[in-house]
Order: sequence, then structure tokens, then C-alpha cells
Amino acid sequence: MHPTKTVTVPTRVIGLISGTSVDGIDAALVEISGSDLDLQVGLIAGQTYPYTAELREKILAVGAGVAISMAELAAIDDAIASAFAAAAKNIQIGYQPASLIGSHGQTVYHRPAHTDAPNIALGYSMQLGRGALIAHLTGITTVSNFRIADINVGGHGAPLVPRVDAFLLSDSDQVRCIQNIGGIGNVTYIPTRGDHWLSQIRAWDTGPGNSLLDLAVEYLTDGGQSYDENGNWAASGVPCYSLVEQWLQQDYFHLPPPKSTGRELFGVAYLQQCLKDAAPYQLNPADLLATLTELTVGSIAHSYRSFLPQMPQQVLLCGGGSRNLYLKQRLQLLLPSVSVLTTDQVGLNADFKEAIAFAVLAYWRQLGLPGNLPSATGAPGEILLGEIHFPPNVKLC
Ligand SMILES: Nc1ncnc2c1ncn2[C@@H]1O[C@H](COP(=O)(O)OP(=O)(O)OP(=O)(O)O)[C@@H](O)[C@H]1O
Ligand SMILES: CC(=O)N[C@H]1[C@@H]2OC[C@@H](O2)[C@@H](O)[C@@H]1O[C@H](C)C(=O)O
Repeated sequence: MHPTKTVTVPTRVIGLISGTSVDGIDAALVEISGSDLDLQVGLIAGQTYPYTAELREKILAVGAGVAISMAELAAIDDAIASAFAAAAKNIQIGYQPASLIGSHGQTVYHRPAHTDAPNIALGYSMQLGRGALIAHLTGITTVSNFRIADINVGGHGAPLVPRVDAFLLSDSDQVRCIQNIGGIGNVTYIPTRGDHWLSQIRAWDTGPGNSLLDLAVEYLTDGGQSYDENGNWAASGVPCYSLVEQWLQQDYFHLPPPKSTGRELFGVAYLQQCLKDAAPYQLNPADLLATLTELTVGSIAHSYRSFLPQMPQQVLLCGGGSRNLYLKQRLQLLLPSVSVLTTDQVGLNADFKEAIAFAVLAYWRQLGLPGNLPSATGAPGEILLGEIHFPPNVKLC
């Protein structure tokens, strides 16, 4: 795993992703130069484009296992691609246009190898919003379907952001953990830059981020609210530690990395079980939210203690959960020796980091550079990620 020296010219790229919260499309218009240790990314514009309520509901239903026909699947795939293409067009308004798009798409299913299908050697992960249609609608070369190459060689295909974290957020003095708190949480542990630092990086999905909290808020408000702004509601409650301890016994938290997960595990059925477990304690809504927050931060702290080679000096939060002040405060209490900050505080936008990462992954694909980190995904080696789709105006030969 040797950093390479590739001569590059600054490239304007759009990164697109809708994550496991299914709250909308994060779009980042960036200017990228360099390749690895000299990688530089300037964020020109970042915007979230919410899905229509109808499309969001369909996506959540498909993700939750509701049966649909192949024709309906194709229609959802194309509706997502059209929404992604519209986001890509919109983010460029008023700026020099981009020459490349990196689109993660929308995950609707993720099954790591040997989970629920012990005899199948390869995992399965499905992201909708086909890149070919995005390229067709925008006229811009589009890289998509990033996870499949890693999965095809036996990796989890997730998390994929760690290699980007490594080159944008490593430091010569500080050992860092980059902790994303989206629907699902994931960490990238980065030792200080030095000999073999890249091969010493560790990364995995820590478990629930906001997924259970959001579902609980929706349940408690009868669909009136979709999340707990700043964690204010949870902050007015008291966590039930016996429940948190009970929930932390769950297998996933004890599985050694590399590991990945999704709403298939930490989704509606999981929350229903949590509500059943909580019934004897007669928690009020605020206590329930405080307890679920404690599960998120407890699972993060537990996984650091169990699986990191050493505690970091800094944890840099990103993703929507980094705005949840109560959650951040609770995490700081559980990690007293660590400074809990956000990636904003070291110059990388915490809301658009994932979108930026998929712009970088597309750029690396175009340069012929690998995008995965084998220590993060469990793949046997580095590999090129993403399928390239050319727009109709490009001469193919
Ligand atoms: N001000 C806020 N206060 C509390 N929570 C917030 C705030 N803003 C966003 N969030 C939480 O962040 C979530 C969205 O986070 P994000 O967009 O990072 O998730 P995602 O990218 O969909 O997920 P993943 O990273 O798992 O793919 C919201 O659903 C909400 O729970
Ligand atoms: C299958 C899938 O979409 N996984 C997401 C999810 O959301 C957070 C966590 O679980 C992470 O593993 C991944 O996304 C980021 C962008 C990644 O691949 O690094």
C-alpha cells in the first residue's frame, strides 16, 4: 500500500449521496487536485435536496422489505437517478460546470457476506439511482456503483470513506478517529502519518447513528417530527442504563472488524424490540430518547475500547449527528481523555463530507487509483472502485 505519485490537473467534480437516513440528496461541487498525500479538495458549493415525500416513502418501504415488482423496482431506480441528476444540475448553477460526477446512489439493501446466508461467500449491496441515466440526463461522465468491485473480491463494500478520510484528515501529531453519525455510525481510526500509517488504519460501522432515534421521534410524534433538533428532547430525559447495558450485549457490537451494517439490522424491527424491552421501565418519551442516544454513544465508545489499537487524541464528528449537541456531550463524557470535535474544526465540512468523498472516489477512478482500504472493508487488496458511464455526447471510439 504505497502512496503513488500521479501528475494531476485540478478537476471540478460533483459528489452525490443519499445516506441511510433517506432524508435527501447531499450534493457537493468540489475542485480536486493531487492524488493521495498531496490530495486537496476545495468545497465550492454544498446543498441537500430533499426527496419528495412520495419517493422517500417508496424507498423506505423497499428498504424495509415490502415486496414490489421488477417494473416498480426499475421505476424507483430511475426516479432516484432523475432526482440525483436534478441535484447535479442545480448545484452547478452560477458556477463553472463540473466534468465528472461521483454518485453513490441510494442504498436499499446491504448484506455482508455470511450474514443471513451463511453458504454464500460474497456479500450483497444494492444502491439505486443508475449512473447511466445520471450521465444521460446531465451530459456529464458519471461514476457509480462504487461498492460492487470490493464486494466481488470478498470485501464488505463498506465503509468506503476511510481512504478519503486518510488523505484529507490524517495528521502528523494527532491520532484521530473520524466518526460519522448518519443513520448508521462508522469510524475511521487514523494513526499519525509515518511509516506504514496507511496499513494501520482501521475502520468499521459502529452500529446505529441516528436511525433508531429518528424512528423513535417519528413514532412518539405520530409522524409529526422526523428527528430531535439538537437532541433537545433527549436532553430533557434521563438514560436508563440497565437497558443500555442489555442492548450493548447484542452480537453486532461484539463482532470484530471489518464489519458493516445498515437499516436491515438497526431499523424498524430493532426499534420495536427496544420498545418492548423498555416497557417494564415505563420510560417517558424524553427518557426513551436519552436511552437510545446512550445506545448510540455507548456503542461507539465500546467499539473504540474493544477494537482500536489505542485511544485517539481527537474524535472528529461528521454527519447529521454531529449537530446533535446532547449526543456530542454524552460521547465526550464517555471518552474523557479524548477531544470530541467536528471535522468543520479542522477545515472539512461535516455535513458534506460523504458527498465530497464520492467526488474524490470518482476522481481516483478516473485516474486509475484504488478507492478501498482493505483493512476497512476486509477485501484482500486494493481495487479500482466504480463503474464509468459516459453521456450520449461522448464519442466512445
Ligand atoms: N440539528 C440537528 N440536531 C439533531 N440531529 C440532527 C440535526 N441535523 C441532522 N440531524 C440528524 O442527522 C440525520 C441525517 O444525517 P446524515 O445526513 O449524515 O445521514 P445519512 O448520510 O443519511 O446517513 P449515513 O451516513 O448512515 O449514510 C437526521 O436524520 C437527523 O437524525
Ligand atoms: C451500505 C451502505 O450504504 N453503507 C453506508 C451506511 O452509512 C454509514 C455506514 O453505513 C457506511 O458503511 C456506509 O456509507 C459510507 C458513505 C461509507 O461507505 O463510507
